[in-house]
Parts: sequence; C-alpha cells; structure tokens
Amino acid sequence: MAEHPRLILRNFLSPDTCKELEFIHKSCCTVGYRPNVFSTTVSHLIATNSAHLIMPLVPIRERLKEKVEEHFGCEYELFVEFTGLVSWSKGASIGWHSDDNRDYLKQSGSKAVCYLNSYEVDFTGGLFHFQDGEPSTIAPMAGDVILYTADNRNIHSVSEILEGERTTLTLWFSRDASHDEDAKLLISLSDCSLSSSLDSITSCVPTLASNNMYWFPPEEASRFQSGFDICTARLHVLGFDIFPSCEDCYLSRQDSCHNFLKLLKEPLYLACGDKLLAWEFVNILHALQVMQFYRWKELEIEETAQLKGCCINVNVIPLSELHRQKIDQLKVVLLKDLQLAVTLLGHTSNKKRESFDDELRFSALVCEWESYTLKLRKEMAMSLPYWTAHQSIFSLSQS
Ligand SMILES: O=C(O)CCC(=O)C(=O)O
Ligand SMILES: [Fe+2]
Repeated sequence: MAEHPRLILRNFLSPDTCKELEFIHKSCCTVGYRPNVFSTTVSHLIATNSAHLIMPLVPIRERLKEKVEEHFGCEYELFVEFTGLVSWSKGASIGWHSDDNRDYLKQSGSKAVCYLNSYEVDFTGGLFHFQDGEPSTIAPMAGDVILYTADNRNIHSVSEILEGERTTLTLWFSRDASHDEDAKLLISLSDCSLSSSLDSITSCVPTLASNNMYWFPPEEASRFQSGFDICTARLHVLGFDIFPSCEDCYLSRQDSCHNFLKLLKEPLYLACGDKLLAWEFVNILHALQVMQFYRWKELEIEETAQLKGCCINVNVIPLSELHRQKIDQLKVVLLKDLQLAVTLLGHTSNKKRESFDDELRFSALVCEWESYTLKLRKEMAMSLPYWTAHQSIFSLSQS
C-alpha cells in the first residue's frame, strides 16, 4: 500500500443517494473544465440560489474525509479543498497523469472519486486505469469509491467515453488549511438570505448564473454558431420542450441568440408530445429541476398521486399550431446542434417521455418537489449558525 496508497470502497453510497446526486447534477450543471465534461461545483450551487442542494453532500464529504484520514493515517489533518459533481460524455477522456500536476490544485494531497452510475449500464468506455500496482483497471459502478494520493505513486488515466454520460462526485483533500473550501463557501453562504421566508417556495427557485455557463461547447458561448443550451437540451432528452409564457416574447428568427437566452430567465411553460402543461415555471432551471426530480422519484410520485389530492391546479391542454411554431422556433435557436445534444446527454438509459397528460401526477410532482426543497432549506438554515461558529461545514445529525 505504501508504494501505491489507494483504497477501493464498494457500495459506499446507496443507490438512492447516487440517484439524488445525479438529480442535483443534471438540474444544475454547467460546462466543465475539459472537453465534453459538465460540472456542478458547490460554489455554483450557492451562487444560483440552490445552496440547500449542498445538504445531501455534507454527510458524504464528512464520511469520505474520515475514510481518507483513517486509511492514509492522517486523522484530523485534512481539509476538503474542492467538492464537485462531474459528468463526462462521449468523447471525454484523460491520459496518464497524477492529480498534483495542475496549477489550480497544487496543494491537493489526495482525492476521492465516487461513481454515481455504472459502466456498461449508463455508459460505455470510461474505464479508470492505474499505471502501476493493483488494481490496474476499475470499471465504475454506482456507489463505489476510489481513494488515492494525488502524487506520482498513483498515475492514472480514464479511457474515452464511447456512449452515455459517466457521472461522479469528486473530492480533493489538502493538508493546507489555507485551501479549505469551507471558509470560502461560508463567506458566499453568509451572503445569501437563507433564513428569510423559509416557507415560501418562490424563494427557493434556482436562478441562472449571470454569465452564460450553460452553452455547449463553451468556445461558442459568445457566438452561438453551433452547439446547444445545456438546460434546453436536458429537458429535450427527457421529452419536454419549452414554451415562453409572455406573449411579447415572440421573437423573430432574426433576433440574436442573446435575446433567446434572456427568455430562459423568464417564466415559461413545458410541452410534452402534443400537450402543453398549463403551469408556469419561474425560469428554465426551475423547470429542469422539477423534471429531473421527477426522473429520480417517478415511482413514488405515481403512488402519491393516487393517494393524495392535488395541492396545485394544473390543466393539460392540447398544443395549438401557434404553440407548436413558437416551440420549434426556440428549438432551432437553442438546440442548434440537436444531434450533438442527444449524443452527449441523451443516453438510452434516459428514456424519453412521449406524453405527460396526467394532471394529478403533475400536481403530485410539484408538491413533492416543493416539500423536498423546503425540507433541505430548513435543514440548511438550522445548520448555518453552527457552521459559521465552527468555520466548518458538517452534518449536525452525525455530530
Ligand atoms: O473520473 C475519474 O474516474 C477520474 C478523473 C480524473 O482522473 C481527473 O479528473 O483527474
Ligand atoms: Fe485524475
């Protein structure tokens, strides 16, 4: 082990936790740090009014840090330097490298990679290889974790993703207190007004980042000649298209893409198949988060819909010709390269919804999403004073 300090933990995360983290990533991700990579950093969650979504990560970070300290014999010495959800799509890969050779993470001492989905189920390719020592190859399986030191005793590579989207939760640990991400995160957290209107769901709706981090590929984010908007694309592969809610938002084809992108910050409706859900979302991230939540909780929501009555009123109406035209027009602009979007984000394990015409099911979905969100928001508001006092982000229930 001294020669190649590393550890593999099987089933460290439960299948449901993996699904929850995938839900967070697929609702919030932006373009990532390498080609065909998408990422959701904790600071991005805080910056987009989704700070409460870090709550599910908190106990995992803690358990992982303990494991790394225990295994590498450095109890109470490590700080979390970076926490992020990352997915690699078709074409992404990385050759032999150690994780300490990056300018932006010089101090990184060790790393944990938690796999949130599985090789040959959700993606093909994407095998992890260590250059020396055992095990030499790891096929990612949902729930498994690899821990390794970031130095040249653990030179590794990831083979090219051939199909699908390979998703991980990645943590970097450092011995250097000045690289502790908690201190920085707590500053951003203190800036957001969490405690106000704890019961109001509108205060928990995500907001879009001000600069466009949602256009893929990032090189095209100022010109929009090719590529796609990630949020529109993720909704599309789930079977939903967007329809702007304000009548004046009818833009002509000559309008610039910037105008279309502004629309994503405005209220909108979703269409599925030949139906329009007559329920207004606050913006595209709100719509995406609710629909990704549905993917995660689909079975439970089916049951709840039958048991409980509605808490909101929603009509599902047939799409008119005018609706259809507006939807198609937006699609032409926001999904310039539809095929690329489907290839990168729409693996067959993400089955596309053909219709959504059950009003009861939709209202059950909105209720469940709201209560999940408010629960996390309350937990967060309760934890924050303790975090601030200790200058550390930790799980109250475990301590
Ligand atoms: O996702 C993995 O398995 C490891 C990725 C990696 O090596 C890196 O991002 O440096
Ligand atoms: Fe690496």
